Amino acid sequence: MTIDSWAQIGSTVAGLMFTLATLQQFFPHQLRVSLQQFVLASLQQFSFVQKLCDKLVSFFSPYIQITFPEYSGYWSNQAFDAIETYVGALSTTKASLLKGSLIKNSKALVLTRDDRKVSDEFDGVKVWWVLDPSSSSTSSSEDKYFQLMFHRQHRDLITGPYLDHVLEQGKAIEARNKQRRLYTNNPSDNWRSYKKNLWSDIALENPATFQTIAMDPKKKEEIVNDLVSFSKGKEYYMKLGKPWKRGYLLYGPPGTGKSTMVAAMANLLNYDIYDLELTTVKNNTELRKLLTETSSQSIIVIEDIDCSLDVTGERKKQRSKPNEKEKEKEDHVNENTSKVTLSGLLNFIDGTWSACGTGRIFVFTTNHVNKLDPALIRRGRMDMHIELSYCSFEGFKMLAENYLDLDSHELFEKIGILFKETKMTPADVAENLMPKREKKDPDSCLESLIQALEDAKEKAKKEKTTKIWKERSKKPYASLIKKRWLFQA
Ligand SMILES: Nc1ncnc2c1ncn2[C@@H]1O[C@H](COP(=O)(O)OP(=O)(O)OP(=O)(O)O)[C@@H](O)[C@H]1O
Ligand SMILES: [Mg+2]
Repeated sequence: MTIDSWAQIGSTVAGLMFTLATLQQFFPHQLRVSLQQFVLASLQQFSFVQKLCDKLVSFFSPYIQITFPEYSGYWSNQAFDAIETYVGALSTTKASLLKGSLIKNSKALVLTRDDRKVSDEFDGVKVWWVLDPSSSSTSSSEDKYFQLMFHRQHRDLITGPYLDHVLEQGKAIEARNKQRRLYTNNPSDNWRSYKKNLWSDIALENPATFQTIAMDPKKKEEIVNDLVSFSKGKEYYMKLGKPWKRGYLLYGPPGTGKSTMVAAMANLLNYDIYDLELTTVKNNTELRKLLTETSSQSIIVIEDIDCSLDVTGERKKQRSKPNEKEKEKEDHVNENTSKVTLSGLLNFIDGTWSACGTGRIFVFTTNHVNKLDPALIRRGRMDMHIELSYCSFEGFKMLAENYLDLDSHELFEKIGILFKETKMTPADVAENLMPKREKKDPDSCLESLIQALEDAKEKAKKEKTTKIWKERSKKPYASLIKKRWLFQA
């Protein structure tokens, strides 16, 4: 007898009991009381008989059942969540009964099957998933569980590779549906002991992708490959005995796309971003606490690292003794600024604590790479150094395609010459290419860019002349030469 047959018998008996209980209101009081006692006793006996039969069936049945409860003790069972996602997604395209939900942290409406029993096939072997037959959508969530049924002869295949496949796929679907979050650290005065609110978060809505970043295509491909192989390299790192983490240093002038690239990294790998504001972290202990509260497979970014901390190479040089006034000013600043030290930060990146969560990416951005202490950016800590620089003609073409859907234009030649003669950041180029009116007008956008490039060229020329004059006038004999020249004239 199959499990389905038992379920049918159960529902028939329950139906009979219910009918009897409804009819009893038409009977005299005495008869009603006896009937109620009879119904209760029968139900109790039935559940006992059913349990006994279940045991007998499972003893003789060729099928094996595995149960996955939603909670294991006080903790939610992560296997249940992954299974729920996997089973829900099983052939949603074929099913006629679907359920749509917009759950917390999901970026779009998620469609899942609404069947209670779903079959699946793995390596030609059929299995069945049943959401706890006795629970209903109104019952308390603690009661929920999934049952997996399969034939005894496939025990090894199903309990091994199949379940691994289910968990892996379920987690991958969860990650795909998850809305990425952008976290920022709260000042420690606002941390409450009963609630872990070290970080505040909002949905990460930045749509930046590597396709829209203007930079050398070869370099871009190298970065994308590096990121993807890192994200898939868990086993490889384990084999090497190295913590699964990687550091990227992004440097270059303002407006060259450093922050944009961080968002593109998160969008590529589906990782959350933790934007760490170091100046509000009081000391190394707080820094460590913040680290332990970040999730695995996330990006921890420290923007403008040179401004956040005294991490310049100059830090060890002896300074002249400050006078009283300077000392007072310094004390006041010290009271309010971070006491995070360089060694604290190095520990944060590659100390034992950083290995507590895995798959972490550390990103530092700076406008002044030369000011940073070499220890902070050495390979192994910041594994990849990425320079983002002024826009090249190739970069401009990428931006023109993104902003104006243009891959060629008669003004491109003139723009190409101007890019050889002057420098402009991708942010400025993008600003000029942005259509000023509702309707895209490529001609006026390109002309405005040409004007901006010519202005920048003129400005650079003037600055160069002023600089030369300043340097010349600094030389002690400059005025002498000038006088002699006047005298000769
Ligand atoms: N390489 C680029 N490709 C495409 N767009 C870019 C690029 N660089 C900058 N932009 C545009 O300019 C804007 C500012 O760029 P972003 O904030 O990433 O610069 P940044 O290098 O982080 O500057 P800062 O050093 O001041 O923080 C972005 O919104 C983006 O639209
Ligand atoms: Mg930035």
